[in-house]
Amino acid sequence: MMRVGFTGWRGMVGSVLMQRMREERDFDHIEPVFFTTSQPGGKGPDVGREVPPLKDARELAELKAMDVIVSCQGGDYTTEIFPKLRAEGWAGHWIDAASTLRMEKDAVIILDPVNRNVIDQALDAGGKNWIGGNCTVSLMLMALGGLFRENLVDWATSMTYQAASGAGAQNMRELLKQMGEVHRVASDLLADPASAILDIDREVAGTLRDEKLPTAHFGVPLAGSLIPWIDKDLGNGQSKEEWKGAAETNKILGREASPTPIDGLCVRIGAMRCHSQALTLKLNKDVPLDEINSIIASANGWVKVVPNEREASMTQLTPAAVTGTLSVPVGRLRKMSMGPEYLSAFTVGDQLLWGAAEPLRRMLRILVER
Ligand SMILES: NC(=O)C1=CN([C@@H]2O[C@H](COP(=O)(O)OP(=O)(O)OC[C@H]3O[C@@H](n4cnc5c(N)ncnc54)[C@H](OP(=O)(O)O)[C@@H]3O)[C@@H](O)[C@H]2O)C=CC1
Ligand SMILES: N[C@@H](CC(=O)OP(=O)(O)O)C(=O)O
Repeated sequence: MMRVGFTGWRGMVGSVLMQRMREERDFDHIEPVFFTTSQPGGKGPDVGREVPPLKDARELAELKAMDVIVSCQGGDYTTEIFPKLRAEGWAGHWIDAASTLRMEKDAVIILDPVNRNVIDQALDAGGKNWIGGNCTVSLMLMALGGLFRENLVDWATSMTYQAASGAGAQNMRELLKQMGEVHRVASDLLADPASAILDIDREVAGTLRDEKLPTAHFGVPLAGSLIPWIDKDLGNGQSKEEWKGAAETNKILGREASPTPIDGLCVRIGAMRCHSQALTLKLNKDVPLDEINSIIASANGWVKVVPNEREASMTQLTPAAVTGTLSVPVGRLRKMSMGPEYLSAFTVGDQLLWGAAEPLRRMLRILVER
């Protein structure tokens, strides 16, 4: 059995990974060893059998004994540990949730329902570095991969509605604290059916602008508002999250030599863990809508085409409907008024599942079954 080391397993992405691995009985097929940066000697997670005490995630000798290391520890850890391990000649497989190594030449961005061919080619060529993609990109490709597979996309633009979880666990907590505060200041007025809505609104607006509102993690209010910038400022008007759209999509698809233009605008909204995105796709020909629906629906086992109707969209195409599931609904599919090649689409996905943990879990399974 492969010895598989896990670091970052108790974080947000790591916990979702553990949960999915338990559900799929992945631990039956490996010998798991759990590492920590903070509690060596402590107790590992419940995986349905005895596991050794936690090992020190900075102890290279222990790490080097692993056939595979799965890291959900974060980019700083990868930057610190990965080069040392390779420099010492460790030739095991490195599976990582952090973005650090994604664009490296010898790394594959893993999303096997979309790019199993790219993964297999790299495996045949002796590839060892397997990196999970950006959540927004992975979710877009899980939804619309069929159109890319059929080479129908001239260009695409994506306007995102990204959940708090993408910024981390503390940010999810802060969003809820802000929501609580907003409700608290309005609660007396809300309880009185005769109160004026503009009085309620004034209280809420005052609280959102009050420096006492908890904003240590987001920097600004998110509850009752939104944040039209995610990740670093690249200095050219584009955020790093927006840059990843084209860079990572084309790398995932193995099309870096003739990339498809993809760009958009990434926005944080007050959802908990589901990212949504509205896309405009310019197709390279006029494909009938029913054909488009079946190309999209047949691309993988998780994408689900939602009829472009009010009731279906309101009930099936929302973070509330999708959260905690592997389903990737895509709807609002219609030809736009600009012409028959212009397609609109809206998709939602859980950014901790397909957006983070699930591609890592499946890559480990690919290695185990090879
Ligand atoms: N958040 C997201 O949506 C996504 C994140 N990623 C990447 O995954 C990596 C991990 O992200 P994420 O899971 O959000 O990170 P977390 O901050 O939730 O967890 C990372 C590590 O922090 C340590 N830690 C310290 N305090 C706590 C605590 N109170 N509860 C749990 N863990 C704690 C743990 O390590 P230890 O046990 O060693 O102390 C833990 O494994 C990052 O590189 C990120 O870029 C990728 C895709 C999406
Ligand atoms: N940046 C994403 C989350 C994330 O972790 O992305 P990446 O893995 O590309 O750093 C978001 O904020 O929603």
